[in-house]
Amino acid sequence: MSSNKIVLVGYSGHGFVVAETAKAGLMNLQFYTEKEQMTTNPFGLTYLGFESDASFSEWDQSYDYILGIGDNAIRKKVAQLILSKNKTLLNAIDPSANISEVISLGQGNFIAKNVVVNALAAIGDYCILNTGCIVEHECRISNGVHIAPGAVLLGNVSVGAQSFIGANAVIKENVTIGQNVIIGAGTVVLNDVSEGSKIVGNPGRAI
Ligand SMILES: CC(=O)SCCNC(=O)CCNC(=O)[C@H](O)C(C)(C)COP(=O)(O)OP(=O)(O)OC[C@H]1O[C@@H](n2cnc3c(N)ncnc32)[C@H](O)[C@@H]1OP(=O)(O)O
Repeated sequence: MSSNKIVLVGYSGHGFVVAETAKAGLMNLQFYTEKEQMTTNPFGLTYLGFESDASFSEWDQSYDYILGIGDNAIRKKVAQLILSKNKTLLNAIDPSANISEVISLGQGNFIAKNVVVNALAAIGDYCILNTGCIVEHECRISNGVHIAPGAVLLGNVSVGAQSFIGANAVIKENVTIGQNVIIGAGTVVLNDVSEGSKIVGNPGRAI
């Protein structure tokens, strides 16, 4: 792994959790970017400015980046900005996560405490696998997806780009979820879900 110093992009709620994982994983996390300097700085990081400002002056430094942004759309935009600057987007993976050795994993992902990812799952770029979620065998998770805490994706589930799976949702095996879908907290999804839908309840219904 590169020994470059690491910048956390986004340092509030979700960013704090990512920072803790980075520290626990012995990543060389030193800096953060935000619109403004934070008054709360639990991990003693140094403020670099706002990466999305044209005046941001750190792109020439040999820093690598991790993403601390919870919102799917903003996270995608910032990830693409960082990649356009030819910088490296690292995965932040908590040491407590239990990840099969035979998965594929892109870049810029966050894998939180106590996540399980089983054999032959495929995870794209800049996803969040949040606290304690389970991604079963052969699941396919596209770019920019957020799997919220405690959600369970059973075997061979597919989740389209930028979709959000709410806390403690259960997605039945072999289900395909389209792009830009929102699945509510605690929802049980039994059937395929088309692009752009919002689904809640047990059994899941569109709202
Ligand atoms: C670390 C972290 O914190 S990560 C964040 C994790 N967060 C979550 O998992 C929360 C996910 N969000 C939800 O579940 C939300 O309720 C959403 C996005 C599904 C819906 O939000 P909104 O679009 O604002 O819907 P709204 O609150 O207006 O509810 C619309 C209807 O759906 C129902 N509904 C909303 N959410 C749910 C749900 N999760 N389960 C069952 N029914 C629901 C409401 O009761 C309401 O029903 P009604 O029309 O019969 O009164």
